[in-house]
Amino acid sequence: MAASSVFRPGLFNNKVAIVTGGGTGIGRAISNELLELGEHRRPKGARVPRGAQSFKAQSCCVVISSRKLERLEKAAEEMREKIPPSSPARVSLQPCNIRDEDEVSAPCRRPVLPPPSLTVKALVSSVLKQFGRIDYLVNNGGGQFSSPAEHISSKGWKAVVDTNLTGTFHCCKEVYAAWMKQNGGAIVNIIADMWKGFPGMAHTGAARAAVDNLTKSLAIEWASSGVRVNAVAPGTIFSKTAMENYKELGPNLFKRSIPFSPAKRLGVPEEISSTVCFLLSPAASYISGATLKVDAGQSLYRSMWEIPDHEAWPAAPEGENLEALRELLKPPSKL
Ligand SMILES: CCCCCCCCC/C=C/C(=O)SCCNC(=O)CCNC(=O)[C@H](O)C(C)(C)COP(=O)(O)OP(=O)(O)OC[C@H]1O[C@@H](n2cnc3c(N)ncnc32)[C@H](O)[C@@H]1OP(=O)(O)O
Ligand SMILES: NC(=O)C1=CN([C@@H]2O[C@H](COP(=O)(O)OP(=O)(O)OC[C@H]3O[C@@H](n4cnc5c(N)ncnc54)[C@H](OP(=O)(O)O)[C@@H]3O)[C@@H](O)[C@H]2O)C=CC1
Repeated sequence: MAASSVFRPGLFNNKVAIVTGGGTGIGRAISNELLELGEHRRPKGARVPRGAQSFKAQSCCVVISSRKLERLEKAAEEMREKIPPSSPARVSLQPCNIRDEDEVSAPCRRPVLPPPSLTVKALVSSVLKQFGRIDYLVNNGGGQFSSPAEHISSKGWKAVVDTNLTGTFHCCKEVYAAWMKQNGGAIVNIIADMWKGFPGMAHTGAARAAVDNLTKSLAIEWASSGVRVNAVAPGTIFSKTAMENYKELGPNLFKRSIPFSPAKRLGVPEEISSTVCFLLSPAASYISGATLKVDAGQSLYRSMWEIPDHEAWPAAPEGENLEALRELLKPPSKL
């Protein structure tokens, strides 16, 4: 029997996708996968199938969007270099801060180069103007800093919640209102391994848990428009940009994470992008409101947060069970 005919080259043909944070790390891998530029998918030395000019012969249009223009330009340039001239695949970039919802200005009408940073509303309207449709939205843009909860300032809390929760909401709402309500589509939200809380990153844990719940609400509210909404919860995934976000703490943070993965290695962005693209694709046509953990079982395993030995816990109530426990814990008597 041939393998599934659903997951095949050309799957995202003529589709238009917005990938926030699409120029780096996981977002870059998702964009590559949608554009079918992922060399890792082709075994070394494998021949291009007969009838297709190449694995890259047909593909979709991917709009990568985040705050930093230079990063976007470099990423788009590198992706474009890999797209063969015969391919209809297109990558377009648009600076946007997902925290900014409203169309405070309409910069896409100004003939300026480089493109100005847009609000979410302006981003969506600019993509529709350019490509005429939005089939997929991947809410991948986001992040946080590490800090014990007691040291997170109100401004820092707000920055992380605004980015990861409110930014995701802005993008979902706008894409739905402007296109998917009438035309259907698929949305994937990237969250995190916050299933045991997220000590050391409480702000992002709270925001991502909220996005997990938002995913379920939207899956139901938007079902009648033919919109599927799912989430992916990655384990610890290594990329240079993810590491650099934590400055001098980064290398150690990622190295220290290795023993906490049942795989005893970190994941890489290409191990997340395949799941995201599966959820976007017709292969997942009956999946909505789901969160797929892509973490090698990390969420079922040990927490990285060390609890020092202490005697601060309230005492247990007196009684025969406590007596028996004290007996059990008594140091063995010397003979
Ligand atoms: C340990 C657990 C095991 C963890 C185990 C290891 C797991 C690793 C899992 C990895 C998960 C990933 O997501 S890796 C992906 C990482 N990538 C990213 O995070 C990229 C995006 N991140 C960001 O842009 C930033 O981190 C974020 C804070 C969200 C937004 O930054 P902005 O530039 O918009 O905002 P800023 O102006 O810098 O900061 C706003 C305020 O936030 C606070 N703030 C910002 N950085 C701060 C910092 N390093 N320490 C304290 N506070 C900080 C300050 O109050 C800032 O105000 P002022 O004081 O006035 O300046
Ligand atoms: N790596 C990991 O272990 C894990 C990552 N994740 C999440 O996966 C996603 C991708 O992370 P990863 O690729 O690893 O790390 P990166 O740091 O490479 O990616 C984060 C991306 O988000 C963009 N971004 C951040 N803030 C905004 C904003 N306000 N508006 C628009 N774009 C923004 C950044 O671009 P720019 O700075 O240009 O805005 C960047 O491209 C993030 O949400 C991350 O938190 C979740 C679990 C684990």
